[in-house]
Amino acid sequence: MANSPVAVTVRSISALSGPRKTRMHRLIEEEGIVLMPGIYDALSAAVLQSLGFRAGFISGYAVSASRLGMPDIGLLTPPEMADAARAICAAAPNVAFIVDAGNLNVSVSTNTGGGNALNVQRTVKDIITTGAAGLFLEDQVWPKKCGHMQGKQVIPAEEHAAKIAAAREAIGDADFFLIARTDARATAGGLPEAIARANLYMEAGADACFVEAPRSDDELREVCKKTNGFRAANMLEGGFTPLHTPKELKEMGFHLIVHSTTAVYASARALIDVLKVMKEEGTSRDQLHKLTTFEEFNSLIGLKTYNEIGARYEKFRVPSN
Ligand SMILES: C[C@@](O)(CC(=O)O)C(=O)O
Ligand SMILES: [Mg+2]
Repeated sequence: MANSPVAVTVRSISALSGPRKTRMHRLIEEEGIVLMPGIYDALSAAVLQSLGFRAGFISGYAVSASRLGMPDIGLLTPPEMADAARAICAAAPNVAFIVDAGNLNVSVSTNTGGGNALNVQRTVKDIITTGAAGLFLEDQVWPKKCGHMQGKQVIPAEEHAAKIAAAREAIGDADFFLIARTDARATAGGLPEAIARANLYMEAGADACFVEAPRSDDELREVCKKTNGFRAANMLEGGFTPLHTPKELKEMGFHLIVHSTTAVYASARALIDVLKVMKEEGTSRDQLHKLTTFEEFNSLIGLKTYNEIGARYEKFRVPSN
């Protein structure tokens, strides 16, 4: 890679932009490993913030499910994801969110027609305006799939490296963190190919790499041993990768943890259980212990603050006759 066209482009971009220390770099420095539950709308973001999480992940899987009621197979569109990210960042301004731009049609191979480096740059600039702290870009052929589903394919490594370089250029000096994801573990090249790609994408200007769906603890350790820079892991319940605590993942050598499905699965479970009983009994009377209270919910979404601000201006209102 040292003298490849991608490397030359990346070096000229890095020379323009100086040393980087974003919000996410500082969080990694302070916390050692950053836990990012996957959320999907303003309410789930408000819950995250109320519990004191400092970072979160806007999951394509979960947004596709909550917004469209559709599976994570490339059906969510770029404006839908950007719109979700904007509402989420506004609802939880204390949380640093990483947006899953895997769903933003940016990894379209030129072989299959469609997106190029300019599309990547447009996506990056658009996501920066949502208030997010960073994004994931992945190397799947479009239409992409959830990383824990069968039948994935990846675009050529150099093509994706060039897109990472284009993303890096679009970020410039913005406080924005770029995570390069590879889905190559699922292809014929297996883990060695995924590790080589992660390192290539790091050289192309990513701040962190994410090898999607390692299949064992040995593979998780191998990723940490052989990739450079910051590393992300995805703890998807029911997926290929064994589940671990932050302490265990930190010991292996990871810096960022995404829990893409926990919140959306918890919500679905709660809704199924409560509404099933309601269907049978026609009332919520005996299930109140499973719900938030009226006060708790109103407080979660900031009613008191809105009322206080409203009251300050109430005196200026001209009564209607
Ligand atoms: C992380 C993920 O992309 C799911 C996956 O592909 O594993 C998401 O959308 O949450
Ligand atoms: Mg995704």
